[in-house]
Amino acid sequence: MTDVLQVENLSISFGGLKALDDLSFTVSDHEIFGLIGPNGAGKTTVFNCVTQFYRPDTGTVWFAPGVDRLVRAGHAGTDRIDLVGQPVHRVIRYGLVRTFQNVEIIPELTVLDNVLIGGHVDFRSSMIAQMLRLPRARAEEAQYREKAREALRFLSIEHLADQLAGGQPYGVRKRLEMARTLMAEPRLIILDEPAAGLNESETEDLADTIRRIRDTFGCSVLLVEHDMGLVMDVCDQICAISFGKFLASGTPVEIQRDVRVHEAYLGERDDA
Ligand SMILES: Nc1ncnc2c1ncn2[C@@H]1O[C@H](COP(=O)(O)OP(=O)(O)OP(=O)(O)O)[C@@H](O)[C@H]1O
Repeated sequence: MTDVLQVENLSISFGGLKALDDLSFTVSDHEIFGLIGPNGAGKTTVFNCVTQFYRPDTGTVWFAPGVDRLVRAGHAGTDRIDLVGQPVHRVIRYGLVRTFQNVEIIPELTVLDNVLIGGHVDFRSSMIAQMLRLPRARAEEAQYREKAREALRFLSIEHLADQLAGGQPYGVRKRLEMARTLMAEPRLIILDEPAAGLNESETEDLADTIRRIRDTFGCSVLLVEHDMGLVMDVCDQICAISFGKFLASGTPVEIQRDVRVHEAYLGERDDA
């Protein structure tokens, strides 16, 4: 199995606080990979460093976007690139996309238009062609609209396409955010606490959705989640961190048995 993401020796500090300390882990192709740890362990900071919302102090974030994307980006002959220092829009273009802990939608736009935002990075017609609504730009827009509808259909919310996003229940807004990631033809989707705020049956649906995304789009998924039931059910591999440091990695069964992981979570409970 090849690797899609290799995080090596990642460190970042905020003031005096070392939020990530020499952290390394690897996500393979077509893998659902969980990153777990007690509150404040540094999970969201890992996401922010991988997607270049934060620039790490040290370390590398190797990403393998696939041969086609490497050639298009002028990296023919290599099989991976270091994302550190790359602009966020380029990271998305490489097929690394994410959702947020606090769902990020534009409430004044329709559900469909919110999904279309995820496709704009791939628009090939020039800005002028788009503004003048030249035939090529119109054809491209129609194609993207159909693709956005397909993404909504995949997540069973196509019937809401023309409604405003703002008025939708939380579960729908979360699906909408996931639909948006599908527009980027993802190689790796990062999901930040996708089960937060969902009820039990919605969480069961979510597990199924995450597997279907991986199988249908042939991508990998990197998941941060507090719902251990979901993590253990859906992940192939898990990495546990505590205080920004690597703690343990392995299959769900191995992680469940790991004394270091138990201690880290028990410590959290004692502090609460
Ligand atoms: N932009 C920032 N400025 C200052 N400190 C930050 C920043 N981002 C994160 N931190 C700190 O880094 C540490 C790790 O935070 P992070 O949000 O990554 O943890 P987490 O594991 O995602 O936590 P949770 O499970 O509660 O979401 C925390 O102590 C946090 O306060």
